Amino acid sequence: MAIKRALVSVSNKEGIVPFVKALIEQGVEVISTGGTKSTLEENGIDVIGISEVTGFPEIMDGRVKTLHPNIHGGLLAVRDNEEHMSTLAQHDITPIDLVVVNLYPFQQTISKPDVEFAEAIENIDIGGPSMLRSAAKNHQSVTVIVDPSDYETVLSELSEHGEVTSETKRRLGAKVFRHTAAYDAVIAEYLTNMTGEESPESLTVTFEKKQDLRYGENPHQKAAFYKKPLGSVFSVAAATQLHGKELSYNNINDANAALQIVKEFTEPAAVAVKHMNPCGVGVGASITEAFDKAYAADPTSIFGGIVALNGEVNEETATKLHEIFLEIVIAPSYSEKALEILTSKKNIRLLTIDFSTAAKVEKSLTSVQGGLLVQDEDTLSLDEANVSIVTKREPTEKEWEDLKLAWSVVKHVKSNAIVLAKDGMTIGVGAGQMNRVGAANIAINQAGEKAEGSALGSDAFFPMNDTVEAAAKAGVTAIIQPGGSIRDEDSITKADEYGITMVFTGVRHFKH
Ligand SMILES: NC(=O)c1ncn([C@@H]2O[C@H](COP(=O)(O)O)[C@@H](O)[C@H]2O)c1NC=O
Repeated sequence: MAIKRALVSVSNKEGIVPFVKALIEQGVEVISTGGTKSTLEENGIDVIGISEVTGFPEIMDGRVKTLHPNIHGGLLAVRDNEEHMSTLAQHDITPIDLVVVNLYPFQQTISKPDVEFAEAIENIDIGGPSMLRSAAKNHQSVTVIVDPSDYETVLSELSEHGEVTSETKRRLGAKVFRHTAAYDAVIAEYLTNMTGEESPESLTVTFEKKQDLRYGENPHQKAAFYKKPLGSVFSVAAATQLHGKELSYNNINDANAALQIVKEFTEPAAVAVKHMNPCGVGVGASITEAFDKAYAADPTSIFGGIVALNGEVNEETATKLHEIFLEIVIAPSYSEKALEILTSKKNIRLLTIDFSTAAKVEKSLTSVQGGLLVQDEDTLSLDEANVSIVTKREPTEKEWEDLKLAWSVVKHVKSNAIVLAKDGMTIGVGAGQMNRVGAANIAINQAGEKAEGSALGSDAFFPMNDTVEAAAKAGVTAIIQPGGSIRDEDSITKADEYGITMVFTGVRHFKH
């Protein structure tokens, strides 16, 4: 079916002039709304004004301009339905075969700092999505373009076949419904955030494709990376890659885990992650010292890992990072010399990230077969005023420091989780075990002799006193755990027996 009449109404005017020129050269009659018409006329293109078609002026600051039966009748009439076509004739409505519309920039508007509510509301497009949806519903007859990158395809099909193919019309129609659904999802999120409704009856989230990935968790799995349109700046999705190979699916997951851990710390900190668990965390007076500790925590596991640091990477740290094989380094910035050193390896991925928004929280979404689990992020930090020391002995100042580190890290280790910490670094991490003492044994084993005088953090309570026993035998002197087991007394007695100090936080940090 040839295109005889088109309606063009665009906010993003990129590419519209040459496109409409080409349509007119092919004999297409073009109708246009106010601003679009002015742009075209300024470029020497004569078009039919929308009011000539509707017989009505554009009113209420453009709130109503194309919402008219002369437009929607022309878009929705099924061309091989005799009744539809005679209705058009009866009301003197001309069919519209091509709709070119892109919408008021709602997302860009609300992304501006200090945007006024009234401005946001005025940027909710009503007439545009209505035309897009009418045309997309009737895509067997009508061609609909919402994305300027499709102008070229339509023009080349028109010049090649004299019409747009059915496949293209269907593809463009589907694209429109994705586009209007995403557009509405952003509006819904903006208004829902204002009303503060928790867990509404339906969740309309939308994501934009950031990149196709070479593969998923394994090479036989197809994958892509999508980002939230209004998402957090402190995220892998918003990070800038300065150097190295494209991020892989597993890289993104691991980098995300590293970021969640490093944001726990205000002092210089370095976090090494393998398979989404921290293998080494160090804090110190400088980034170099923090990294030295993160490395010393587990020099074996860091190989092929991801390192996140919360301060600028300087030459000294870069030299050390350069000596080991790492997949990714993430930091707020790199000194010039550091970049020179690190970029001498072709493949290492270097990312920068804006730490100023690290405190911003988002809901966490986890997909399960057939559904989605939504929860608040686990942002609870240790509330020192509300812990209880349940043993006879209180922690020393040094033990407190180690306990705090163990607690900050164990929260990010897959459950059941046990972390041993000493002197500003982790020395043993037991992750993802099906029983708690199993996780403790792994952490203790890894720490070896270093366990002497260390602190142990547990993400959940001790169901029995066996973890305390194992810790005591390894030389652990301080324990931090939520408490709350019916057998807490057994663990407390055991700790007292060995002169261990034990702190109950009253807070559990499972991570599955
Ligand atoms: N109100 C209407 O009937 C209406 N019809 C089209 N629009 C939008 O107006 C914009 C184009 O306006 P102009 O051509 O005046 O610059 C497009 O983004 C289009 O989606 C409308 N605006 C908002 O709803």
